[in-house]
Amino acid sequence: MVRDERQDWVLPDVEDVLASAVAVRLPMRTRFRGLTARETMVFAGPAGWGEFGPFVEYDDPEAASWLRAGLEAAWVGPPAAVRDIVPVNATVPAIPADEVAALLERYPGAGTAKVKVAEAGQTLDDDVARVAATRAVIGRVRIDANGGWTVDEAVAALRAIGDVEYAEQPCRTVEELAAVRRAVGVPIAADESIRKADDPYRVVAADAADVAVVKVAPLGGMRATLALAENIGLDIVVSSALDSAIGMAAGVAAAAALPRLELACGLGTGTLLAADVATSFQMIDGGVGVRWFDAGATIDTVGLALGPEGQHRWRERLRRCHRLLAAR
Ligand SMILES: O=C(O)CCC(=O)c1ccccc1C(=O)O
Ligand SMILES: [Mg+2]
Repeated sequence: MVRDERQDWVLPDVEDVLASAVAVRLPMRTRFRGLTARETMVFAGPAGWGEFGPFVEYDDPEAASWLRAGLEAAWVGPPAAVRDIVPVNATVPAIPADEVAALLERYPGAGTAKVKVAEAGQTLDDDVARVAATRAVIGRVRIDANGGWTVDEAVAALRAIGDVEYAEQPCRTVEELAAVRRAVGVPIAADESIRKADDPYRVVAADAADVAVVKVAPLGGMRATLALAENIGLDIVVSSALDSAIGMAAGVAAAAALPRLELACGLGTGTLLAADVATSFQMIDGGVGVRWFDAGATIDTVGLALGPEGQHRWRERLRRCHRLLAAR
């Protein structure tokens, strides 16, 4: 097994983290994951800027991994890159089909699109129409159901939707993923079954997936992600967690350091944000360039910083998560 090197660096003092920490609210251009704004926190350390952005509903044990990832970025910095461009997919939220073409204009040169499906309150017809509208612009389409289907619904939906590169998390459990995978000829990608699992390797033992979607923040950092990617033995897609440009830089750095990268990564969500703390990663020719925000980089939180209540709430959350990491 490849070690994730989590023993190789020491947690910085929490006061040193909080000294530069700012909680921000990034307005979104397009509703995604039920959100119209993304709250997150950013801070600087000797190696650059890091992000701590667990979704607001996450409890402290889950959020602590996100803090580890942010601290690794700011206190350790990126791993060595083997490429300077990372191919990225366009991300299509659960929008009406007639809005898809305009959205895809924000992803110049994209060779792959990922379409959200199985959104609560929508129908299979909505999904079929959204995928068809996407396919009309970008030939290679993957879908992400975020665990929203039963096995039977997934099988029926995949038949109705037709050819896709892969289906990401069609159902919630590993056993259901394996059942769908056996029932259809479509490759299956595991996302929540990896990043929210006690044992991410169970998808392999259960023959449940062809592709592993990995996210740096929930997995606890770039090096932890690289170790998981190597050990899991599946094709890898590094994705964002709707990060600011700072968290995105860590995702791009992890993708840039992977020895083998066959698939487009889900690191194009910067375009879903209407404002960011730094120039966001814009797609050029279907990819994004590797960039790092070192400690001296210009980070602009003017007009984005939360008020005193929000700063307090995020600082306390960071303190609690830091305490959990110190005890791990
Ligand atoms: O993979 C992408 O294209 C974008 C990232 C994405 O979909 C995502 C972003 C935030 C939270 C969850 C997810 C997800 O993959 O389910
Ligand atoms: Mg997903």
